[in-house]
Amino acid sequence: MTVSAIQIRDLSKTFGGGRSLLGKARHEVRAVKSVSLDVARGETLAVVGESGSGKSTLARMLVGLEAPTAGSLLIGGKDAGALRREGPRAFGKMIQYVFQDPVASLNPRKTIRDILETPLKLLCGYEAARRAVRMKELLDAVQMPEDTLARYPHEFSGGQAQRIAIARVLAAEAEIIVLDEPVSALDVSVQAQVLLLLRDLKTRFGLTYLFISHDLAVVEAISDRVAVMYFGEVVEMAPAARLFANPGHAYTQRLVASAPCIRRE
Ligand SMILES: Nc1ncnc2c1ncn2[C@@H]1O[C@H](COP(=O)(O)OP(=O)(O)OP(=O)(O)O)[C@@H](O)[C@H]1O
Repeated sequence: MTVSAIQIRDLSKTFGGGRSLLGKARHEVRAVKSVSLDVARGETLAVVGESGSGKSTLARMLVGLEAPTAGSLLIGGKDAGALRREGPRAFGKMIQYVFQDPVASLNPRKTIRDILETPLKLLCGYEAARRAVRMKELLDAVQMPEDTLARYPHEFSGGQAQRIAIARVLAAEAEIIVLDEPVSALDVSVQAQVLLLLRDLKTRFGLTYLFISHDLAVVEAISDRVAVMYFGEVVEMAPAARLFANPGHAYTQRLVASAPCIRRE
């Protein structure tokens, strides 16, 4: 049996609850409620839903930025918590995360050379000559020139910075990439270029994407399957073409109807 890239079972996250130091009841938010889903190797699964539906919390649990309240999470068939306890190297080589705001995700005090070199050194253990070759290959893969290396993040546009952030993620040589609204901070024309790049990289390097977005046009352009989140629950999951042509859940129907740019077959 093939092992899924990601296997999520009954995963939940509740924020708040309990009592404050002064004994006042704290407001409880059930951000993710018993979500179960699999992402196959080489697949792009998009998670869509309106603001507050729990998409980012789900993504953040996958990469260890939030601890689940309940449920299990396997990455490449291994328990995510156990993988993290093996250390940042074991975890970082399995799964990587692309943030929404590319410029903010790159350390402003470091050159792009420093930014790309860190994972090549710490996660891959490459020596200097190999790192130099890899950095050129990575910039080439994201279609950025070599002189990028000597420059700082603020010198780039949002689209260029997102390409650099993607190069940094590729440097880890992880097969699974969680992308949290990776194009929503970019202009529409730049969005299309970055989506094309992501599709090309996925095919070239055999990557698996879990792609978070609130934008159905973006999701239609990139995903194989779509999971729809509504108030912390996955209410529908289907191949992208089928979901857009024939949405089943009432919430999905509203979502698709309110996105005029979706091609309906
Ligand atoms: N650290 C936190 N503490 C308390 N509540 C939180 C925290 N993070 C998220 N939430 C709440 O959990 C719910 C889900 O938020 P989440 O950011 O996962 O949704 P989302 O679908 O990604 O929305 P958006 O696209 O606006 O980020 C929201 O009600 C949010 O206010």
